[in-house]
Amino acid sequence: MEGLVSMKTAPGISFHSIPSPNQRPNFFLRRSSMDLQHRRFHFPSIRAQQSGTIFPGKEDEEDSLKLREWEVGMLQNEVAASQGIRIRRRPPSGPPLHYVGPFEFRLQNEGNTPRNMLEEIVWHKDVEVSQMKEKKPLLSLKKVIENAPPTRDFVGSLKAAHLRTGLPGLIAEVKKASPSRGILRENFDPAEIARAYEKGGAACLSVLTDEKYFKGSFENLEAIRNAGVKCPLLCKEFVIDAWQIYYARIKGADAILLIAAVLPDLDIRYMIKICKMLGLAALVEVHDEREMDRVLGIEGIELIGINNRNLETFEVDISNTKKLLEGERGQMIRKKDIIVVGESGLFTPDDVAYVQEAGVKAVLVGESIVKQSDPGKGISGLFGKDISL
Ligand SMILES: O=P(O)(O)OC[C@@H](O)[C@@H](O)c1c[nH]c2ccccc12
Repeated sequence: MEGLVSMKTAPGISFHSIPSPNQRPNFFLRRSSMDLQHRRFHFPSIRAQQSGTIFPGKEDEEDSLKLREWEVGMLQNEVAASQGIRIRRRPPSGPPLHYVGPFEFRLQNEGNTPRNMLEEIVWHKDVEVSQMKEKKPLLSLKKVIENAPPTRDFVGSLKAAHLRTGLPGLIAEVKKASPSRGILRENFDPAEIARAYEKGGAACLSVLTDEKYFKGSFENLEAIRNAGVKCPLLCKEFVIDAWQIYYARIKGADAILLIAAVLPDLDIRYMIKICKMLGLAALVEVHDEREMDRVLGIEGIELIGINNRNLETFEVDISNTKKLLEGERGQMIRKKDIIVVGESGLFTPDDVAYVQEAGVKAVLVGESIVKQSDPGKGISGLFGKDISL
């Protein structure tokens, strides 16, 4: 009875120990919906028994919806694990409490805490997105998109900057804080920073929209979009649900980020199709060989970001960019004409030269430029020369 803390059973019904999905994941995951229907047919809920009926009411339907959501979440974890993704999309927990038919049981809170910061962010995002979706259903977003202004060419702008300067095109990040570095800039006016970046020669801008961990917001994205800057904008968000892509589009994004450490291949494929439909570019982020190989197997990818920061451990190592571009991987990238973006931990002209030598045609930089009193001048410092027109 490990994992089972308390239980009550309806009189006359015995049952076997229910292991927590954490201990024996497949026990729950392999159950088909037929099994579940069978269980519900034989074990009407206590509520139903008390009210003298076995016909499902509205609450039963809600329960059933909750159960489906839980099952989908568990299935997503399983698919992800099979692709070497360590990030679990949802906390492993038992099925919703109403779902135990005549039993009431509670599972110990074992393993229900996130294993690292990325996992914590993703679990929090899952709750946040379901709340936002309730307020703004997809259909209403689609209506707004019908009348939205066109997107700007994110990839084209990076290519043009690279051609113009001979240096990697810069995606300059509007970032107030991060879990690993704390507050980067106290006096934070997103529109002002964006204008300074554009003036300093940035090809594109990246705007953090996560509130809890990065102190960003969709208001910042909108404010920058409305501030008259022409640079295409990347919505820097932890995307776990296609709904977020539509939302980013109406808030003024021209590109979104997809993190391979979080998303299984099928999600990436599907989300890339949605991006194409909405006129958005997708920056697909990898941080190790396995993720790079997965992403290289997906059709239609134009932009790959190599993150030098491991989002699970926060360790930064710019030689990661070089390592992932060596040999056959580099060849394949050139053959497919994919633009690689070197991301994180770039501070000096030597750092930029090092990743350019490794094969990147663009860089994504936050900390080193956002911290400067004039972030535009920060760009000249980063490249060792003025790259504005
Ligand atoms: O501030 P830096 O070290 O220059 O890094 C910028 C950018 O690469 C980093 O913010 C980043 C890369 N991938 C992410 C995913 C989520 C949040 C943030 C990021």
